[in-house]
Amino acid sequence: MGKHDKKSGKGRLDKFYRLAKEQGYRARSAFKLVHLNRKYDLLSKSKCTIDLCAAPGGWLQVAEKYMPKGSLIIGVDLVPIKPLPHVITFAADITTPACRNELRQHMHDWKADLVLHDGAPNVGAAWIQDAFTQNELVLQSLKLATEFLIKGGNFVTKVFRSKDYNSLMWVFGQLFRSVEATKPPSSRNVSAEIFVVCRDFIAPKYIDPKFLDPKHVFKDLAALPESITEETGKPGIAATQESLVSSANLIARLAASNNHAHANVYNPEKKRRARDGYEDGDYTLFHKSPVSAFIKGDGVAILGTMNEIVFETEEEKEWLKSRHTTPDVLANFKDLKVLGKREFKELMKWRLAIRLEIGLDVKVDPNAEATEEVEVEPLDEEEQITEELKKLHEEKMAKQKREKKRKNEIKTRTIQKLQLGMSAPTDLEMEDRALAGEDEMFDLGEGERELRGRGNLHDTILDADGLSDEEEETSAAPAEESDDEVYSSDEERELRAQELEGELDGMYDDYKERMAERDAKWKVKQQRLKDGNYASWHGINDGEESDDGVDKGYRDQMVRRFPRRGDDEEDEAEESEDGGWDLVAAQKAKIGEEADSDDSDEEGEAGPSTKAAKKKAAIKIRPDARAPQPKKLVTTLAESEQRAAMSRNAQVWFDQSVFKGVGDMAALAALDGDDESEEGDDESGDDEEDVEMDDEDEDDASDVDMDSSLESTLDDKEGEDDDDFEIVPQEKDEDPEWDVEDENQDEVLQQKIKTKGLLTAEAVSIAHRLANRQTTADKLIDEGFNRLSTHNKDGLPSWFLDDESKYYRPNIPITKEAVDALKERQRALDARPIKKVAEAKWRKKIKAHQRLERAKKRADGVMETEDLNDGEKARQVSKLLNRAAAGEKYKERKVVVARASNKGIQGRPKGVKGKYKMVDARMRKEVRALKRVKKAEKKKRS
Ligand SMILES: C[S@@+](CC[C@H](N)C(=O)[O-])C[C@H]1O[C@@H](n2cnc3c(N)ncnc32)[C@H](O)[C@@H]1O
Repeated sequence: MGKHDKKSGKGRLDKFYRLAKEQGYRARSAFKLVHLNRKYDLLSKSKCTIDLCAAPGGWLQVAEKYMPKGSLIIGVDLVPIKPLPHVITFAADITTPACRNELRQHMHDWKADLVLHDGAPNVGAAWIQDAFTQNELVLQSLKLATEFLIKGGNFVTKVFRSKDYNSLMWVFGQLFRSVEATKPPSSRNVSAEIFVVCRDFIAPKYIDPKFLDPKHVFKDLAALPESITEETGKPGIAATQESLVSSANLIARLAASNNHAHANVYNPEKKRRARDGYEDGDYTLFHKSPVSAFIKGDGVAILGTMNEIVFETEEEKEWLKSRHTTPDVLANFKDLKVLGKREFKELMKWRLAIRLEIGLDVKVDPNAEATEEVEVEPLDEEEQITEELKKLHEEKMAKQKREKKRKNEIKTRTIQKLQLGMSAPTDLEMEDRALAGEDEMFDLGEGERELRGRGNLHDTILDADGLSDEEEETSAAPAEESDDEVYSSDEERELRAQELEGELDGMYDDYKERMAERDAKWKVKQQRLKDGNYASWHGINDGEESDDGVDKGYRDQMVRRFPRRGDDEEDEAEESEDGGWDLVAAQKAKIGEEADSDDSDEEGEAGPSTKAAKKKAAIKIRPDARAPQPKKLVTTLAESEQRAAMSRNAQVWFDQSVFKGVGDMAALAALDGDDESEEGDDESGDDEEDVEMDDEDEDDASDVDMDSSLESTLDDKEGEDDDDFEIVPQEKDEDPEWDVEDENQDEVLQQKIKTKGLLTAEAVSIAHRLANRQTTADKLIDEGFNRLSTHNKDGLPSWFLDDESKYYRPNIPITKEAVDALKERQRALDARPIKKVAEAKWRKKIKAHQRLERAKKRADGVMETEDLNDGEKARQVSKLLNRAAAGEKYKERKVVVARASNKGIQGRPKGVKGKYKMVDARMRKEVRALKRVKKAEKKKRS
């Protein structure tokens, strides 16, 4: 046996072995008494205990521990017992009168409350344990017990279950009122020992010696085969050989209990001994079997019943030379009782190998056997088809199962991620792949296969809520990829990539749809987000005019920047949801202040640090070219035609919003690379100078319009350049991000800027900088050029672009002056009366004028009257004019609530003079409700 450790193999180092060591007991058997005492409470009541066969003294230790202090404890054994405190020990054979005498000496006239007997005859190293000797020992101990026990005392003895067990029990029953056989937990299951606890000794005055005579108690001992009784007396080789001869008979008898043996071999852990005692004629506990019996006979029965298998004969010794006879096999044969299932199997394998060697068994080719045995009838066509279909169906089912399993795994991860708020489809996709252990994340084929395998993410996310428990139960089928494909060529990979992109786009569209369904404001928010990114740069918010004639976009912008008390709370909430734009603006205003102070410093000192600061501020001015189609300030040329002349990169470059309106110049620059020659007599030949000149022209304008200045500059150039090159028409770019679809839109916006001025702090800041010559149009153009602005968006997925527009926002610095200017404008707007009030005032004026006209006419009539003298005429005219100037007095209409005495009456209510109106409480509520509804509808429309 491979792990052949004598101690652990036999299970000696078990729990009780360790416990005994820990607690200082001399033998693990001490726990047997501990358990018996726990069950029957034997020791606490005993003042005098005799332990027969007590070495090495474990039980004595327990007795000393649990018995009352000062109790008399005597231990006797064949072998001397090391001294123990409070315990008397001596060495003697308990079957001898000498032992009895010595006991008497130690007992004086005392009687024992308890007699213990844990004796086991140990006859030499041959391990032959004779049951008869054991039972004889038991009877001997009983004899001593009857001699020394007090009436009512207890006797505990160990017996081995055998044929004589019942006889013993009968004898015990005659002497004790209570006799119980028990096996304490510390007694190993493999041991045939059992403990009999005899309580309440009757203490008869006379006991027939036959009761305690083994010859009488175990009557049929005489019938025992002679050889067995002789065997005990003749240990050694001769005895062993006789034993081997008789083992054939024994095996035959044991074979009767073959099932039990089989259970012993193949379920050694579960084996339970049938404690039916010794087999007839077999009174030994240790059995040997020749190996030939094991090989030629019932191997299992031998393994289950024997203790050892030996190689004795010449033939058997030959088998020792076999290559199958390993040291492990030999070690296992030495002690079969300690073997486990694995070792038994090994031995059975060895048996088979030897049987093959000696020709007892013939190796049979299993395939040949199968072909011989199985008659294969050819399938007809229909059956073949059915078979094929069945196979296909099974394959399909297996594949579905695999897919479902993978889906479920992903679903679980998705749910976790959703719970963690990691709901962005990109995140999920990437991490799912990583979790799935896909090393080659960018292997398109792999990704495609994975997608196919698990269905798309959209489905997965839906499944996260929709799968039933039943569906979740999946088989543990291996996740093989049956449809592994290798994409050989780059083209194929490209195609796959496109397909994947398409799928992702589709998923993203679904995601957007779901978001829109879930949140009605989502679309609006998205749109506002997009617009917001550009409004600030372009200086205008597209919107209808409100009642008071103010552009709504502008008003929104101002409300966002400078919120007033009473502004709609909802709006504020929305703004904060959108990322706290006003906060950003406030921050920017702060930065603007700092930048401004830098600027002012710069004017004074123009030191290197301030220059750096200026540069830094200037660098920040960059349009977000990555976001969706910006609204341009000016578009004057047929850009599609110009684009034809440009390379793709040039188109991308000049499609930046900052170039709008400078298309021809840009085109020239791109094509000719020499605009200086076009400048003709211009001394400086510097663009910057040109722009500055233009800026000067614009200085007087109330609103500084950078683009219009550029436009005028470029319009001039256009005139010059038109003849120099021909623009080749090109197909319209299909990408709306980069295409100007509605040229009029720009003109409309331009018009708006002209009438209403620049409406964002960013645009005003840029305008201020241009006006103050802190920057030039060219510089702005340069600053607008960056990695992102020229990045080719062709083929980029919409979810990516959306993400970019969401998180990448242009950071255009604003100045304090710009913010102040806008604030001032806002204040002026706030101070302006609203339209209705102005109209009412106007109506009032007109009415007053009309009254005056009427009064004048009447005054003329008065003057023409001849009957009146001059004084009277003057008085009447003055009266008319005064009345006209005073106007009609507003006659207040009294509101009478129709309740109490006024309820249900017809005609004028009592005590009411002048104009009146009957109302009731309901009416007031209804009128107010109507007003509310109207207001809400109006708001919705806006
Ligand atoms: C299992 S041991 C007893 C262990 C003991 N109960 C303890 O806890 O340490 C059995 C003992 O019986 C003893 N024995 C066997 N035959 C005996 C006899 N005829 N007289 C005295 N002792 C005997 C053996 O020497 C052996 O020490």
